Amino acid sequence: MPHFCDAIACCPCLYDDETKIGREVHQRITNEIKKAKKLARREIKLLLLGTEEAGKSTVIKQMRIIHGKEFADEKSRAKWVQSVRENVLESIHILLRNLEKLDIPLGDRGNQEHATRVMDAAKKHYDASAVPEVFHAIAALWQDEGIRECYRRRAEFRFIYLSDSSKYFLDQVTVLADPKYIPTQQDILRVRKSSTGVQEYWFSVKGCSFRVVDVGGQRSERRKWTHCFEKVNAMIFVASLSDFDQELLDKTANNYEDRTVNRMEESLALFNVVIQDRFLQTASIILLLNKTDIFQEKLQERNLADYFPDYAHFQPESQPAPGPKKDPQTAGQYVLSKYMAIKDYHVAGKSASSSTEKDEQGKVWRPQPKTKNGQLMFAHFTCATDTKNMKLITKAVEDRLAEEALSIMALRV
Ligand SMILES: Nc1nc2c(ncn2[C@@H]2O[C@H](COP(=O)(O)OP(=O)(O)OP(=O)(O)O)[C@@H](O)[C@H]2O)c(=O)[nH]1
Ligand SMILES: [Mg+2]
Repeated sequence: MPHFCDAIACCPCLYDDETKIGREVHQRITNEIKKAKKLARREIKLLLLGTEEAGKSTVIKQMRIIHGKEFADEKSRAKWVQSVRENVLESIHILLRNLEKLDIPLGDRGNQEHATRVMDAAKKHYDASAVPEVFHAIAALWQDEGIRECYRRRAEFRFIYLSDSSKYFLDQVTVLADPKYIPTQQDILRVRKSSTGVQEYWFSVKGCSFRVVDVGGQRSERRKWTHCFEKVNAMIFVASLSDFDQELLDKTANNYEDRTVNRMEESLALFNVVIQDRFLQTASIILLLNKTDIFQEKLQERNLADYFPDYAHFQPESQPAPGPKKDPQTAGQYVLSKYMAIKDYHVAGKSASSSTEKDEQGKVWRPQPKTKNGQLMFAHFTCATDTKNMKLITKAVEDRLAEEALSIMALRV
């Protein structure tokens, strides 16, 4: 093979140093490319999917809090003031609209003026200068016996639902009206803001860089999802346990036909679709059965079997006899079994049953992982607004995925 200098037909000694430098540069670039490739392999792409309001963005907010970069300083939290106040205004507006629908009179007729003030404000864009006056009206209305009655009967609302955080914010309405108000981390976790488009966040754990992708769960948003399915290492499917008694509010429907879909059925149907997607066939699946707090509350007032009749005959494998129907653990196991049945259906030769185990706190259930082309599935019961609970879950999820990624890398090296 001709020497580099021979090739350009000149004296080798003249170019010896340059050859050396050239080789070094070449080596350095090669090493950097290798390093970049290694890093790219180390990146773990986590995709969060689920129906609207399931809690996807809240899970990501928790990851951002847990990794210590977000919402720690007042300046970053101050950016959420408007969103918090808009949530409060929207909540009282929804209560006033349902007050009318359910034909409940205001407890104090004098509050009619406040109701008109609030209805007017809700029709306009957010106006910071109007906050003191509007929030004074909201505070008066939230104490009104008619509004309280309407809130108690919120299970009767149809299509115009209160956000799960309504009471949390309305209970502190005077604090939120204060011009010096700065949201706390918990306030930010409670904010309801529908996601649109695709948002990405990064953080690193155990030398692995995590790319977390958040999408909007509304039907109109789902057509944007397929662009994010490539090279996903793990799909986190967030399902709201508390959806069982609600019907789908489909703002995109031109007719009212779609509007009677039960929201839990919608989530199960969506899970059934995404689990079969060819791009997600090798991704680990993490199912988060979320909103355990609201689920527990609702089960005291509503009967799950009224919405899912087969619950009346449900008996978890771990229980010798059917458990009390209001018991959140039995009801949670039932919902989990619905998702597991879908997963098992797509795993050749598996029956629709799945064994589960509790963690040391008795709060998290981990079904035995099922494999299909190396695909794993884990499930956790979560309360996404509870940082302590989410710390445990995210650590378990991230450690497992980081270990998986590192062992794959070790095989490749
Ligand atoms: N009480 C309670 N509220 C929750 C929980 N998880 C989420 N929320 C609240 O539910 C609302 C909706 O949560 P998001 O995280 O915005 O839901 P999402 O899945 O991102 O919704 P889209 O962006 O529309 O797809 C927010 O007000 C959250 O604070 C939970 O476990 N318990
Ligand atoms: Mg969201």
